[in-house]
Amino acid sequence: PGWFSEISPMWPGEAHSLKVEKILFQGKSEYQNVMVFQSSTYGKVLVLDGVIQLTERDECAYQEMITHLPLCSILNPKKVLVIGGGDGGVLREVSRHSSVEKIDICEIDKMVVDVSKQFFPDIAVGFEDPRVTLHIGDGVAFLKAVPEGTYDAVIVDSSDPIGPAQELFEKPFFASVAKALRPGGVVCTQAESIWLHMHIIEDIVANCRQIFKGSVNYAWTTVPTYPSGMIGFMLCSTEGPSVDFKHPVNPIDENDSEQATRPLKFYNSEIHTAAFCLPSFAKRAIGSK
Ligand SMILES: NCCCN[C@H]1CC[C@H](NCCCN)CC1
Repeated sequence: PGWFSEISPMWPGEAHSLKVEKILFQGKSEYQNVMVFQSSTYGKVLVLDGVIQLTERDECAYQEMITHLPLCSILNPKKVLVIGGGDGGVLREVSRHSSVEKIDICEIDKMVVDVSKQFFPDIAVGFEDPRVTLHIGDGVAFLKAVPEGTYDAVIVDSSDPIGPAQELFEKPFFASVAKALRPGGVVCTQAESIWLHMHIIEDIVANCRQIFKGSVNYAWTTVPTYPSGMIGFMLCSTEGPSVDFKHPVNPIDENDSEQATRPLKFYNSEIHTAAFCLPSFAKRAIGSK
C-alpha cells in the first residue's frame, strides 16, 4: 500500500503516480532493475529502472498501435523482426496478421521475458505463436548479422534512450535497420513524446530522413500511464514500392476467429489515419512531406 511515483531525469519536474496494492516481484537483471506491482486501478504494472513499461489496463494502446501502424501499411507482410518487446505484447499483435510466416524477436534482457510470462500471461501469450523465434541478445549486434533485405517490417519496441536502449536511438542502428529491410519495407520505432522530448524527436526525424528514402512520418497514441499521457512512433519506409502510412492498405480482418476470441481494444483504421495528425507546434518542428 502506498504510491509508486515515476520520477526520472528524462521528465524533470513531473511524476505520474499509481496507487500500489502489492509488490509482486523485485529483481536485478544484468541490465536493469525489474519490478512488478499490483496497482489499484491499472492492473499489474511492469517497471524497469523506475520507469513504467506497461500496465494491464492501457498496454493495448501502445502494443496495438506500434504493431498495426506498420503492418497495416504494407500488403502481405511475411517476415517481421521485433527489437526489444520482451513482454511479448507486440508478438501478440503481430500474430493477428495471417500473412506473416516468420517472426524474429531480439530482446536483450531474459528477465523481462521470464517476468512477463509469470505475471502477464495475456501479454506474454505472444511467445506461444509457432512462427516466433526468440533471440536473447543485443538488437544492435543482431541487426549487423542480418542479411540485406531480409524483413518486410521491423518494430523497435524499446525502453527510453537512458539505459540499455540508448543505441537504438542512434543513426548507425537506423542504418542497420534500413539494410535489413526489403525495398518498400517498413520500420516503426518507439519515438518518445512531443511534450517531453521534441529535440530527441527532431534528431530522430533528421537521421531517418537521411537514411530512409521512402516515407518518414511521426504518429502518436495516448497512453495514460506514460509521462505526458502520450507516446509517439517513427514510421519509415525504404526506397522502393511507395508506402502511404496514413492510409492502411492491409486492414486487420475484424471478423476472423482470432478477433472474435480476443478483439482489438484500441486500433482501428480511423485511428490509424488520425494518429498522423499533429498539433501545430509538432508539425512545425517535425514537418512531414
Ligand atoms: N512493450 C512495452 C513498452 C516499452 N516501451 C516504452 C516503455 C517506456 C516508456 N517511457 C515513456 C517516456 C516518455 N515518453 C516508453 C515506451
